Formats: sequence, C-alpha cells, structure tokens
Amino acid sequence: MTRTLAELRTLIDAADQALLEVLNRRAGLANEVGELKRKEGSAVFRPDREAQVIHGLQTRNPGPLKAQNVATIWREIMSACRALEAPQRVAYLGPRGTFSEQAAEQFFGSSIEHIPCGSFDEVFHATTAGTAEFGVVPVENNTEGVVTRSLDLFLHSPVHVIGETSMLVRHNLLRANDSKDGIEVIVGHAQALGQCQRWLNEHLPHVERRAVSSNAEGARLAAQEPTWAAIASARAGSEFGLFTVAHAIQDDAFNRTRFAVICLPQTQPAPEASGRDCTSLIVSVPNKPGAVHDLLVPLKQHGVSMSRFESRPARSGQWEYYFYIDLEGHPSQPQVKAAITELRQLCSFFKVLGTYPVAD
Ligand SMILES: O=C(O)C(=O)C[C@]1(C(=O)O)C=C[C@@H](O)C=C1
Repeated sequence: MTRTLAELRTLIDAADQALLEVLNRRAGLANEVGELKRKEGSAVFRPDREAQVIHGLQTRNPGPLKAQNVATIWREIMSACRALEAPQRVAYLGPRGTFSEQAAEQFFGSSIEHIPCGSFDEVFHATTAGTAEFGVVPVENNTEGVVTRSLDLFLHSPVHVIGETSMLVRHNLLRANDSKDGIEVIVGHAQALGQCQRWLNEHLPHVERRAVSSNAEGARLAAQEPTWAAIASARAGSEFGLFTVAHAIQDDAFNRTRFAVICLPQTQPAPEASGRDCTSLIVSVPNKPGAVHDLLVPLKQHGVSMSRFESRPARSGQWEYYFYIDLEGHPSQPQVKAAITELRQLCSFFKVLGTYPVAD
C-alpha cells in the first residue's frame, strides 16, 4: 500500500517532534557538561571527542543517510550544544563571504561568533591577543601549493594547531551586471588569481589582474565599480549582490584548500588521540651534507609515515631552510613518540606545531 503525501507528512512531523525532544535532551546534557567544565576550568571545545562522535555514528549508520550527511548534521548539532556551554569566537580572513569563513563554519559549525580580519597576520594577532579564541588560516592549495605567509607566521607565533579542515574551492567571476563585456580590472586574492590563470588567459587575456587582500574584499569592490569583476565564491556573490558571469573558473576542477585551526595552548590543550591523527612539526637541520636525509631515518626506523614535507627559506642568508613536516599519528603512540624524540636530537630548531584529528 502506498502512502499519500499527507500521510507521509504527518509521519515526518511526528519524526521531527521526536527528534526535537531528543535534541533538546542532548542540549540539556551538554549544558551539564558545560557546568562541569566551568568548575574544572577545562576546555569547552574537544575536537578529539567530536571526531570520535562523528566517526562512531558514521560506522553505525544503517542509512539511507549518507556518511557525509551524518558528519554535516552532527557537526551542526555539536556546534549548537557547544555554543550553549560557551560561545566560541573564531577569527578568519574576512570580510564575510570568504572561503576562510566557510572553512571556519565547516570546522566549528555555524554556531560561532565571527571575527573577520583584514589579513592572515591579523588572524594570528587576534588569536594571540585573545580577541578570538580560535583562528582559521589556509595553509595549502593543491594547485597553488603552500600559503607561504601562513607558514611563515607559524614559525614565531605561540599558537598551536588543534585541527584542520579541507574544502573544495570553486571560484566564480562575479560582477555588478551579468555581462563579460567591458571588464577593465579583475580583482581577487593572489592565490585565487593564480588558481584561475588558465581560464583568465583564455577568456580575458588583456584585462588587468589586481591582487587584493581577500576574494570577498574583491567582491565588495566589484559591487561598487561596474568595470571591475571579482574572482570569489558564490557565497561572496550573494553577500554583495553580484551576478555570476562565469561559474567554476578555477583551472583544476578538484581545487582544494586545506585550512589549519589555531589557538593558544592555554586556551585549548592539544587534542587527545582520536584514532586518526596528524602531528605537524617545524624543524631546521645544520647545513651539512646528508642532514636532511638523516631526518628521515627515525621515521623509517619506527614505521611512522610522513604525509607532508615543505621547505621555507630561513632568511639567514646561508641557504638554510625550515622544514614543515606532517607525521601520521599522535605522540601518545609509542612509535610516534620515539620517532619525534630521535628527530628532535638531529635538529638545530624544533617545534611541535600541533597534533590533531585528520580532516575527513
Ligand atoms: O563531550 C563534551 O566534552 C562536550 O562538551 C559535549 C560535546 C557534544 O556536543 O557532544 C560538545 C562540545 C565538545 O567539543 C565535545 C562534545
């Protein structure tokens, strides 16, 4: 027997009512957890616990909801519960509508206090000065490579990384009217201009490209200047009331950016092991033959995999470099701890940038 639309909607209403009751029961429990944490003086945000909750539910999910939907829904549920315990102030490269804002909401859920900043430097500053408890900064893009300013800022900042999130980045050409004609200037963040180079060379080869502090700032400018077009997200387009002149103009269809979530260690200690963790280090070795090779030996000996190895000039004038290394695992695992201890002895500079659950 097939059910009518009216019958199905009645059943959905009843399911929603039951859901609402369960969700409020959950929120009440989170409130109690919040009181306990206030008494203990412990951190509200526990990314390790949230990662475990989501992975557990995904493993036990009978469907038809997809695993990805389970993650999205529970991230929002936990965001709302967390906000009841205490609001989280999150700094990112603004204005409203940037990919950094999307990354912040993807990681924390939307129940956060937004602190949009004018530059990556400001995000670090807001996070260390206490204007924000957390910051979200891009660290790497699969077409443009590392975000050098973020990596350089990590070096001397007291913040550590407590999480990461990775996002598919789709760029659009946005304008105050819906025509591709008469565009004199294209504005966007330098990274975005780079990620759309091929499309721009082919479609608008003679138009000036101008780097601005963020894509959303470009969208804001394009809303005021009819001969300008901006490269930015659909979200920035709706934020500033722009037309999309061309969709998805990034050269790589799978253009992904990885963001790091930062905070002061006193705000939030390093997350405990979640089962799928990453440990990020910055190291430097004496400038002598074989030194970089030697770095890899403890990793091989203890069977620890390296998922990233980047170098940045040390600016000492001596051809010295800082290496940004991501290891798979958590220092609470004996083999990871042993590899890190041995690695530390080989380095002239050594900093654990953070240890955190791996992004999905
Ligand atoms: O388990 C906790 O410590 C909670 O505060 C509860 C909860 C949740 O909603 O499940 C909320 C915030 C934390 O980040 C982790 C989980």
